[in-house]
Amino acid sequence: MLKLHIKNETSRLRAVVLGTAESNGPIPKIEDTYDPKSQQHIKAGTYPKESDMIKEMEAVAQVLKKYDVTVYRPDIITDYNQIFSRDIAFVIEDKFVKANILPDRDKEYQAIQHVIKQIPKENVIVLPEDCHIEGGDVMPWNDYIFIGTYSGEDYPDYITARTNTKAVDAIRAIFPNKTVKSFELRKSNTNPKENALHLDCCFQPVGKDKAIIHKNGFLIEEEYQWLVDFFGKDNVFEITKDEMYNMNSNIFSISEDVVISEKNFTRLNTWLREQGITVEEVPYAEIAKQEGLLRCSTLPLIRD
Ligand SMILES: NC(=[NH2+])NCCC[C@H](N)C(=O)O
Repeated sequence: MLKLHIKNETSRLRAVVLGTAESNGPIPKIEDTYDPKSQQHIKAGTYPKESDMIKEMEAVAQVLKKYDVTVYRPDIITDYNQIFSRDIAFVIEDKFVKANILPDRDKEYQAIQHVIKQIPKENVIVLPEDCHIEGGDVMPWNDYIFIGTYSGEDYPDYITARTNTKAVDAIRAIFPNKTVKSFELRKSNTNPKENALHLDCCFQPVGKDKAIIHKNGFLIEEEYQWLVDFFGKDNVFEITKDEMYNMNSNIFSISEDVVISEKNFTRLNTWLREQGITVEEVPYAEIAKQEGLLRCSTLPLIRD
């Protein structure tokens, strides 16, 4: 049996599900895409090739191996995108919560049954169907759970809005001992530079007490300010619109002092090193074209 344990985003990682780019399928039709950045690349003829994405994910697997992390991979569904494991479920404490993900992506959950089978049944939580939530929006941070959401009346018009108020309330009810703090995110179906697809596309804690953040990803300035005050101005690394677009907030922590990051994130990687953090660089620019990066493709199961 798997003894799940996740309290935050950065404690030493022991077990994780890493997505797969194998049998990712043909280039989607524009009408079948569900994020504006993929759309852009399809139109420009620069949509990533499966073989390149497989190589990028292999580089991540190698780093995880180097740090003795147990890595699970999804079963392969023919011609189906299974890169972004983060979104299909999430672990908080010893609970495994099935995310009610976009219908276009709902087969992804079935492909990790071999992992779910190893979790005691009483720890697997399935939310009511009208609670929409994706793991990219959920961040346990010790006594807090940070959740990205969109509560506008036009929620149904946004394929980029993945977590609703009902789900935030449901998480609050399941974890009464945690403070659930939600953040309204800026959504655009057409402009990736104005779209925070998930909370991890504009914010992520790193190290013991630091964070990466992009102000414009937040719809409500006070909510952005709350995070800056929570971590302290000097502990926060503000990223630009282009850095958000390139997914700089979406690196992945193996521990408080080791992260996996993209090799072209020069300004961020320099800052991380200045904070005493070891940066394991991998190439991930092809996967980034699908509006997801390293945090998005990992689903942590056990941290110290
Ligand atoms: N946790 C994340 N930010 N995941 C990114 C998922 C990207 C994927 N193209 C989607 O739209 O669903």
